[in-house]
Amino acid sequence: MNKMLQCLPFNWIQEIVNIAAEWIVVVDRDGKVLYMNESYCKFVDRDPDEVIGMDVQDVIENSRMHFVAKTGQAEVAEIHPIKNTEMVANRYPLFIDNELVGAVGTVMFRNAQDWLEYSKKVEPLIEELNYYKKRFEKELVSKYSFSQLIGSTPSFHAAKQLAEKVSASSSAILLFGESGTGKELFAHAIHDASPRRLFPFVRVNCASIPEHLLESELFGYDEGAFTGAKRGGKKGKFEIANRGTIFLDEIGDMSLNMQSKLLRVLQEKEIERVGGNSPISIDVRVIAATHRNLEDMVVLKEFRQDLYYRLNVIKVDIPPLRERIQDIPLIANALLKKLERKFHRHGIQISNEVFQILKSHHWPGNVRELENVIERCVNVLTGNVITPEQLPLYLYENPSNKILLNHDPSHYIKSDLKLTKSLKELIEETERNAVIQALVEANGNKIEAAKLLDISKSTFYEKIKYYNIHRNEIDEFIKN
Ligand SMILES: Nc1ncnc2c1ncn2[C@@H]1O[C@H](COP(=O)(O)OP(=O)(O)OP(=O)(O)O)[C@@H](O)[C@H]1O
Repeated sequence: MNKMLQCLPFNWIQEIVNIAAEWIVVVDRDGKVLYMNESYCKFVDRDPDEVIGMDVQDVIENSRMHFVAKTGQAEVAEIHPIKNTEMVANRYPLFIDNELVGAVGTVMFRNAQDWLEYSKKVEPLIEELNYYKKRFEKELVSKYSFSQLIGSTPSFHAAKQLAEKVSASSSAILLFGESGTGKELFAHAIHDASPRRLFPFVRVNCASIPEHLLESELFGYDEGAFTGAKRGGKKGKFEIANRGTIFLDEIGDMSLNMQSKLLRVLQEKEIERVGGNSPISIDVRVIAATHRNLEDMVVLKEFRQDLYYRLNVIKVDIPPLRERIQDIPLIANALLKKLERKFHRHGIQISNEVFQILKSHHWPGNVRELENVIERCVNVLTGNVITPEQLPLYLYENPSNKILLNHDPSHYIKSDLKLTKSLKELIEETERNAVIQALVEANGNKIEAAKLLDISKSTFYEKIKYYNIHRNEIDEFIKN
């Protein structure tokens, strides 16, 4: 026996037991009462001396102490109906020198009132917990599944099928597509279809977080890491996403310095908080997305080749909307349904004329742009059918749309359009000319030319490569 306990007078020990467990009963292996404190005896209207040696079931109504003394299995926080009330009881097997000798029972709450008092204190904590749970569910779970990815064009269908197929694995995925093509939607759907779906989905927009904050945002920091660091430190997105998925959006905008740090994390599968000195193991699936041509960026030394290979294990190419014109009615109707719910409307239809206009636009903003157009239409619509009048002017007044609307041949003749070319060809021709003109104006200086067109250096290089524009072609123009 503990020496310290031996020093205590017996009546002290008795009182301490009474305080520690307001009501307590001890039985032997046969369920006979060995000890029951005064207050418990009082509650069951028995004399303490009288109960010793009695079967516990004869002393305490609905007792299960004799079971616990036999099975050795504890029963914790069990509701115990007694004397027209319900108390909450704990029953523990009593092992002495590894041998089951009986059981000890205590009462946590003696009646509903006790429980009520306690729950009053617990209630705000539960409420707070629910609040965080809801926030967690809202922010850290996938919001879309594959069934919400609309489109049946072969190229889109192939992208969707590939993404669905690789959902179950833990390999890195690179989503490539123009802005608004649905890269984030794909990332959500992949997480939702993966075994990680019960764990967090964490999105990080690498382009929107300032370079000096990105490291602590991704990997967290320890207390005192820098001035203004929170007490106790802060978890980074990788730690939050543990066992789940991290979606690194706009990965092409990450600085080379951060790319090295990210590569290390992907290789080592552990992170180190800023200001911390012990690595933390993490199990996170990475989905990265970009609208930029990473292969070209690698050539230009703007993106690390080793990181590119790490992220590019599975590449999913999401086609732009202009390359899947056949999907427009399907997507437009699905978006319309979504917006009807948002604006509490129903029965809205899109006229055929509008579908024609939508199909003829080149959609630089892709599905996001289409969503905005439909939302505008729903907002300004008074009846139930969307007609060209509700479309934004830039679509309505687009010369190519006017041709579709206005079948007067004189209008066609007045317009500059040559219908021998497709819309895509016309756009590309204009874009190529703009790149050449910018280069001529900037005297061949590519950085200056990119500035003139208000696009990034790497996008400008992509265009030069895409349109096969050669230095001597520009020199010719400059000379003239
Ligand atoms: N196939 C689709 N079916 C239905 N809705 C879509 C589809 N693709 C995109 N959307 C919708 O278009 C909008 C833009 O999609 P999302 O944000 O996923 O694009 P993104 O490629 O990630 O864009 P960014 O690169 O600008 O971040 C979202 O509101 C999304 O719901």
